[in-house]
Amino acid sequence: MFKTVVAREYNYQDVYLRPRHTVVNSRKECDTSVTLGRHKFIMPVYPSNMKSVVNVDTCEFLARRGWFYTMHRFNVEQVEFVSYMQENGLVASISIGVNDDTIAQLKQLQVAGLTPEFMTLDIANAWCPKAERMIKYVKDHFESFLIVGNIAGSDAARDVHAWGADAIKAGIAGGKVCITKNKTGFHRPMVSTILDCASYTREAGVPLIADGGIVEHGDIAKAFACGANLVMAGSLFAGYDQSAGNIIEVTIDGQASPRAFKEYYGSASQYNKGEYKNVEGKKILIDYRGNIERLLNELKEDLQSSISYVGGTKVDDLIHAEIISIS
Ligand SMILES: NC(=O)C1=CN([C@@H]2O[C@H](COP(=O)(O)OP(=O)(O)OC[C@H]3O[C@@H](n4cnc5c(N)ncnc54)[C@H](OP(=O)(O)O)[C@@H]3O)[C@@H](O)[C@H]2O)C=CC1
Ligand SMILES: Nc1nc2c(ncn2[C@@H]2O[C@H](COP(=O)(O)O)[C@@H](O)[C@H]2O)c(=O)[nH]1
Repeated sequence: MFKTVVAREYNYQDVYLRPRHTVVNSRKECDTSVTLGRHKFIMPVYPSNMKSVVNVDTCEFLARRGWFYTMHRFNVEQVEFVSYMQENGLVASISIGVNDDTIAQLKQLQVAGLTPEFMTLDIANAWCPKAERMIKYVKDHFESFLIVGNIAGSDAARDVHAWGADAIKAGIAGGKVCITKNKTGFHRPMVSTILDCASYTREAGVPLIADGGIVEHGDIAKAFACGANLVMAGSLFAGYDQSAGNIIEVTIDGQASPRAFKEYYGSASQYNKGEYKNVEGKKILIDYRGNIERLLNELKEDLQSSISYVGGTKVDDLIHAEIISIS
């Protein structure tokens, strides 16, 4: 036979975690903190670096509460952003691209004597020559902790780490506003993506960030069970007052008062790009949900509960969870 289907692969919805003996007396005893580089954050989950999810206010809001964040890279004054955050005693975490405009932005940071604590190289497939060039440039010129994404397998993780990445972000074409899989045929389900990437990153001691595809809060615990160290999510965070997207009111047939939604669009959507070129994302409306504080508290409570179900006391104990396939 010329070819066969390589493997059965799994998404979050295809698996659950098998409960174990709980050792704590209260879920509050479970520690949700995570250390990335030289910094400790109160939760291992953070919003996507997308223009419809975060803006300066979102980043400041999260940083002040001890959450990790990454500013997006679209029309951002990097010098202004980094100095603003650092002057306020907050961690500066920016996103960068792979082209010469990024080199120009990085030179401006150097001239201003600024070093962001974190940089995230943001491209759809970071397993490519332009990403290699940019990783090497950043590592040659800055002390910043460099997250590189996205990739979808251990082979890519190995290369990107060898090029100089300090942490790796994984997940290709699994996002809610993604149309990459429809337009190109390429995608890898998240559970399989994480398991494969973690087979390299765990051994190498490189933090792994699982990006996209979170539908239920429990998917976050599943990501850690597969070997991720942090989770990035877009749609989960996009519906709130503190999220960056516009509020849209829609009057639905037969209803007296309009219903509120938030705009959520992909970084590779026509809306974000300003032109219909290499479009691999779409714009949707998602339910408006009010203040984000409730979500942040609930995410913490749910993760503490997950840690208790695995019989652990900290996030990394979730790696001991047995993963059950239900499909
Ligand atoms: N996580 C995911 O699954 C995906 C995420 N995205 C997001 O959308 C945004 C835009 O992403 P992206 O299109 O990667 O970046 P850009 O549009 O910013 O492209 C960056 C540069 O890389 C080149 N490039 C991009 N893709 C390829 C490719 N497949 N082969 C060769 N060169 C390439 C582009 O050249 P040229 O345009 O000439 O090809 C361009 O010069 C990012 O924020 C990204 O995270 C997009 C798709 C999937
Ligand atoms: N294929 C595309 N993926 C995109 C685009 N913009 C962002 N993204 C990725 O999606 C996640 C968020 O996913 P969600 O399921 O949590 O909503 C984000 O972090 C990016 O990795 C895009 O235009 N096309």
